[in-house]
Amino acid sequence: IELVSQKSKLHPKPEGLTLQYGTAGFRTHAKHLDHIMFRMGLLATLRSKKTKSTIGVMVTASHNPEEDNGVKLIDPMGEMVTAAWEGYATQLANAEQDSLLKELKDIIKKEDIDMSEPASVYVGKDTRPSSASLSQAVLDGVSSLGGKTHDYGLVTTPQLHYMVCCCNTHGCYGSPTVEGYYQKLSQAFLQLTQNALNRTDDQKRLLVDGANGIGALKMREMEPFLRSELQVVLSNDGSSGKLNHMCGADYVKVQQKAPQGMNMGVGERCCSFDGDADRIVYYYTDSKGCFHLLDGDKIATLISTYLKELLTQAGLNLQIAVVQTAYANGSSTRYLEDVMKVTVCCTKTGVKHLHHAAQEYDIGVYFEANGHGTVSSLLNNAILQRQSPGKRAVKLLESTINLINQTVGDAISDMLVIEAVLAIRGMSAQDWDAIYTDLPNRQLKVTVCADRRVIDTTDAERRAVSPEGLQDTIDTLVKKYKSARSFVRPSGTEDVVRVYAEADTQESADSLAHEVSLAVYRLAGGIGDEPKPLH
Ligand SMILES: CC(=O)N[C@H]1[C@@H](OP(=O)(O)O)O[C@H](CO)[C@@H](O)[C@@H]1O
Ligand SMILES: [Mg+2]
Repeated sequence: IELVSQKSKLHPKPEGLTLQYGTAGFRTHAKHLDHIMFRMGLLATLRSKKTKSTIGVMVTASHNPEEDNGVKLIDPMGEMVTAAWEGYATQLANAEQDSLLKELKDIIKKEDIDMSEPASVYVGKDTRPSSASLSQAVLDGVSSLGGKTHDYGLVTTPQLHYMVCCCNTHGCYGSPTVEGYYQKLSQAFLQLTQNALNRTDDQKRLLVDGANGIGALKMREMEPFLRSELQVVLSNDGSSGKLNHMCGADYVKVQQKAPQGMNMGVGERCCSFDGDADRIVYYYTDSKGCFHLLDGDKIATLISTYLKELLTQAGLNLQIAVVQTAYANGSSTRYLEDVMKVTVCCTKTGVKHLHHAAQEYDIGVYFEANGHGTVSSLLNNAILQRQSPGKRAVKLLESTINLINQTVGDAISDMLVIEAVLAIRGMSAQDWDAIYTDLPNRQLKVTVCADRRVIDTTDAERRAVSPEGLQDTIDTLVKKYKSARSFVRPSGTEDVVRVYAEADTQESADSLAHEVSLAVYRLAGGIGDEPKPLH
């Protein structure tokens, strides 16, 4: 503890700065983060002592601009850190320099941590220029409390989650090396694609937008392991462009257009990673030059339909569910419930909520509409071995489960699962897109002058309970349109209120979104000019 007091002076907190551990950790301009990193090194060490396990610390700001950075903590099974410790993270991050030790001791006492326990922390970072010195600050924090570190250097966020899980399950999940990750995933992928006969080189070709980030680097490393069964054409590989600038999964989803720097042929399958490669979206352009997005909802539909079929063929009576948020396109929900007869459940925004809900089912497929998600499953080799192990469906299930990174959404793993499913089913991007047709939709933002949390919601954020009259107004507006739905909620990562609307035509969705924005502006105290119609 005495060493902490000395070392922390090398990572001073700027006075007056307060930050919150948000939906996905701390995130802001990199210049404000040195003390946060040191302190998260301290907290991870405490968490490690408390859980008697290895903890992960990932330095990244995902899809944010290159100047930003951030940090996420990873719990023993590779999941995001538990809510109570998010609170400690905020407490420690905002302690003034002279009360840091006091806050630290407070956490030790509250959690009854035995400081003589050893500690082990895995650290990783993305490709941002600021990540090198910031991850050094994390390592400093850990060593000043006597913890052991393993610095993985440049890795994707989901790779670090995987390492932590491998370490704490003593190799049951795989070996905790980047090489081990490539081997496990590529082996499963090659086994699966053996079931897809007569694939042409065209079918094996996939255009990948690496967002000029870590995903591009890791895709290059992994390529040889895939033995040309997947032929990746990589763009935005970081050699010239700026991270996330005019590219990446978030850009493509929000702008509903292709990233810059990608040479897309008609009908060719394309995908974009985000800045730390935990999100993915697919897309293609048709012969008329129209852009078609295959987002998280389409991914969840493809994967859950495939898994459901395999379970039936394997004779396994397991419950499968899809977990979505309010942002899921209404068509996807209807298709899953009415046509596929799959249980669908809706949670609040933020992957940790989806992850927990998914764990309630034997197999839970969860994706946010923006492409962040994965599958959690109770299926293991023991269960599968009891089902005539030679059966094709059982083998496919086994390889599929091995291909999925169950700890967290993983662009590379999701991509390989999708590629394998499309290959096995002989489907093109167009076939996949045709499973159901998205309802036209629009997302808008409104800035309000007071705390944006004047908007309080219920029913997995689908209904507003305050300010008074807002929900009634939304209900009245929605009734004016066909197949319409709309909701509002305060963002957990930006200082805005988000508005979502969908309806039978793009004009209606745009007009409904605009009318609801106006209602928010008027009833929740918007600042600046009134929202203008989109057309
Ligand atoms: C509508 C939307 O895409 N919201 C995103 C965004 O959260 P907000 O709370 O909406 O700002 O960032 C989260 C973290 O990356 C992600 O989990 C979530 O899906
Ligand atoms: Mg991300």
